[in-house]
Amino acid sequence: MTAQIIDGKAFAATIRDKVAGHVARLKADHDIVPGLAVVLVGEDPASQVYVRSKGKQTVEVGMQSFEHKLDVNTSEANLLALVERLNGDPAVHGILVQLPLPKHLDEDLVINAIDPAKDVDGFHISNVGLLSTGQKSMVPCTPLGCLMMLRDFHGSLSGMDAVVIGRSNIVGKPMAQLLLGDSCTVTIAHSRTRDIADVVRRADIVVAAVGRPEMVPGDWIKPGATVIDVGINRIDAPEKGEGKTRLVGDVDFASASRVAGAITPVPGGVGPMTIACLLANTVTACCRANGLDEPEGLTA
Ligand SMILES: Nc1nc(=O)c2c([nH]1)NC[C@@H]1CN(c3ccc(C(=O)N[C@@H](CCC(=O)O)C(=O)O)cc3)C=[N+]21
Repeated sequence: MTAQIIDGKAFAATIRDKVAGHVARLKADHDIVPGLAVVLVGEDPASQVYVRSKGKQTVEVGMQSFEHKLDVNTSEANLLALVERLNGDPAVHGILVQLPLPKHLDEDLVINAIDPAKDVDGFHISNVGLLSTGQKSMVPCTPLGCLMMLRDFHGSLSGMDAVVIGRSNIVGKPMAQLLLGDSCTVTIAHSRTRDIADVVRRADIVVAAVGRPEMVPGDWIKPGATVIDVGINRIDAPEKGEGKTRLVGDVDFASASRVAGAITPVPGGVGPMTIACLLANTVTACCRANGLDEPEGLTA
């Protein structure tokens, strides 16, 4: 059996089209332009690439993009002052502080300083609590993108066995909440899980979000299961030439795609959906801020 490939890149393009449509309507009917502020501290090359890509796509769907770059040695007070300013700026509907932050900055403190209504990452404790109690919230972009792909592929997820591998606040935990919200039976597996292969083998849906290259082999996958690979790991690729690298997921794609019913590739799977959902969350935040109906199909 060869798994069907879930094309996150193509799906993300359809999400961006929907977002662009809503942005155009907000402009035409209400003269409102949604704005997204991205804050980058330091000069990590990978982070710079992501931030540039976010800014470009934000503009492409017709929204305003505000980029704030702070020195790697910036003080916590300085960063908090910027967040406060963005909280009070009516042109800014979404705020994203790129993680990870340099060690001397307290990530929890900074994230929780963001106005929850502008927290398009969905990382503020208020949004975490709202999501876990099934109330309207801002939903973290990566899990939201995964949920959209799963719903698109399966229709209803009700009653399915889902195993999330990884327990991060950014992906694993909110992913589990979303799957529970769609009536899956959810297990969160992690580095201390006993007999993890057997646990994963029970799953109709596997979401791998650990950040370890190709750690999930095909023989952990139940035949026909749907595999969502959140990992984005850059590894050496000497076969491409000296010093070359390539991206791989947390799943061993070659073996897993022979067993799974459907699988997301890396690159071109979850990654593009994450950015598309960031844009979707920004439109949603903008509509809520203005007391307007929010777009359908772009939230959980
Ligand atoms: N506050 C915060 N929110 C984030 O959402 C956030 C963050 N910090 N810090 C860094 C991670 C990483 N991240 C990615 C988004 C898209 C791709 C993506 O589009 N990847 C492409 C490939 C990109 C490439 O070729 O390098 C793909 O998978 O096809 C990757 C990574 C968002 N992050």
